[in-house]
Amino acid sequence: MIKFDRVGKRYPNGKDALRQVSFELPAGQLTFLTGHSGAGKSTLLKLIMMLERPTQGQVFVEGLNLNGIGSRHIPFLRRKIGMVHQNHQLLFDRSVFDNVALPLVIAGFARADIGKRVRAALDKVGLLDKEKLNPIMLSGGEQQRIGIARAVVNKPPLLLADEPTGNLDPALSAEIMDLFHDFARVGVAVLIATHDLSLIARYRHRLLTLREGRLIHDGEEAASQRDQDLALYAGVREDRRGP
Ligand SMILES: Nc1ncnc2c1ncn2[C@@H]1O[C@H](COP(=O)(O)OP(=O)(O)OP(=O)(O)O)[C@@H](O)[C@H]1O
Repeated sequence: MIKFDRVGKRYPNGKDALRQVSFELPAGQLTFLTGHSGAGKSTLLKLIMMLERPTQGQVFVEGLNLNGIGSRHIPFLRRKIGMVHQNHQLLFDRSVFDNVALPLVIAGFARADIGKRVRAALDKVGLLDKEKLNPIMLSGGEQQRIGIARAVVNKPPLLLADEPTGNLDPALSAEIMDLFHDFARVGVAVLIATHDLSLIARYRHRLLTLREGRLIHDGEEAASQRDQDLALYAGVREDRRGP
């Protein structure tokens, strides 16, 4: 569960990246987060991960008020959160197995336990037979699945993804979305930040839309409102593309 209660983030240079943002993500729900470049999506994810702190309001993760968490306890919070990055952030001098094992090694799990959990995660994403390979030998879609296995190996209740289908074709994007659906089905709260309008349109999930730091839309329904918001957002993208 994630809850934002009137959250604002002003960076030291005076930039208000988020203003009065409130929403709640329950367990078992898959939600898209979108908005133009600079709208505040990364800032929102950083507040959940405690890579930044809010300058107003409160963020709750699994019932914990993050304002009350000191830096010493941040690693414990991060164990509750799996993070999938667009560029995978894999270690190319290590095997697939070692990449997925990394969060467990850092958390101090016993070796036998690590083997069991890593293989379960690799099985989930269909890469069990590739554990000994170097990620460089795998396709872009497979590398993204390594990133997902690493994000979920610790069985976190929350899964955040930043442009997880950014470099993938529609068929591979659909495979990645199937995995996210599987996690949501077993109770994980999944938040996917994306610019990919076709992805958002294809899956009618709840959609949070940011514009200049404000949450201007929150819903899964209201197709007309949603389509207006998407058109608006697409318009902003066109504008930004320039001459
Ligand atoms: N560390 C920082 N210091 C100052 N301003 C920042 C900082 N990080 C982000 N910003 C500004 O805050 C605003 C929101 O940035 P953010 O990266 O959250 O947007 P975004 O929606 O993730 O954009 P993109 O889709 O391009 O990644 C932008 O105007 C950005 O320039």
